[in-house]
Amino acid sequence: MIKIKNLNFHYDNRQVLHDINVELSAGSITGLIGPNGAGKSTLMRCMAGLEQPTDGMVLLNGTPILDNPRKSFAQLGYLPDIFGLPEGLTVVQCLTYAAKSRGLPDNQLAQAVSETLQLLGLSNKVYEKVNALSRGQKQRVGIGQVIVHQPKFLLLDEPASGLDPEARHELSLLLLKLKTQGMTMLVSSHILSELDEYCTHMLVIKNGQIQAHQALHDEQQNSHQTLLLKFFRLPENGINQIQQIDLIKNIESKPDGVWVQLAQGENNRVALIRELVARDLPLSEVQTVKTSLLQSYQDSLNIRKG
Ligand SMILES: Nc1ncnc2c1ncn2[C@@H]1O[C@H](COP(=O)(O)OP(=O)(O)OP(=O)(O)O)[C@@H](O)[C@H]1O
Repeated sequence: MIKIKNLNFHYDNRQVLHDINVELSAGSITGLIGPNGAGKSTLMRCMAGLEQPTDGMVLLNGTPILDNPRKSFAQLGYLPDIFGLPEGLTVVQCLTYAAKSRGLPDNQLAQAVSETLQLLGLSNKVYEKVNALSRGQKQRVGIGQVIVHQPKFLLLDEPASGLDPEARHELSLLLLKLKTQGMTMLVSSHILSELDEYCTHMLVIKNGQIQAHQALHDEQQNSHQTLLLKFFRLPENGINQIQQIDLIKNIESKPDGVWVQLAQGENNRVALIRELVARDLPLSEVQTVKTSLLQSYQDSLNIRKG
């Protein structure tokens, strides 16, 4: 688990992070979101042990990251938003060098490198010089360099930049795969639909302050659930009839069906379906509508404004 405790950070006299307190639970993927200049990269650099906070600290499984940097770095992978690859080295040399520098023992190097090449779809580029690779392929080598030592914690600063749509989708699948291996991840991006594909949590930062930190797609988080009801030929007074059901808090008729909001709970869904059937309405489908990350992000900013 990564914990950030009372962290403040200044560049010279300017404070850019204000009293950050956050805990990322083991095995979660957290999307780090916020406007340009909010402090996302700075926070990641602090979490990677590359910046010394003005005060406060970052703990990895209870140990302050800067107490034993070598041990911490062995457990961490950090991909900055802009990174360079050692020109002139081949892909396999790059990954071997990265694994060695993170303390992986010599007898584990070959296997770790070969697994990473496979995971990233780079097995056919093993002996190519990195400067001859495309932007997307370089990005993959960059990601490979920070996962080759199988860290427990992974910090990725805009990892999808420069990737084409297919490669972005592959990145989503890769992160989900790493999650199944137990990795805890923090990923920053401005493309919320992408984060929505794999994030379990979102962390919103603005002006160096945490605005929200919450689980996504978690029924327990919201007091209401949204359902999309589909009917086979709803009668003219159908919407009126549905409106009269006490359970319903909001109702909206859209081309794809009737959207309703009601209090959380499976029992309420069952009760609603009973009421609809009792009114002889030709219900053909009930879909649970998940709140998108974009919606949660906008809600978090509105809540702070309100
Ligand atoms: N090396 C630096 N020296 C001085 N100020 C800096 C430095 N790096 C960043 N800043 C300032 O710190 C603030 C936070 O920057 P940071 O790069 O962390 O934001 P960000 O949320 O990652 O932005 P973006 O989405 O644009 O990448 C900004 O106001 C920026 O100008």
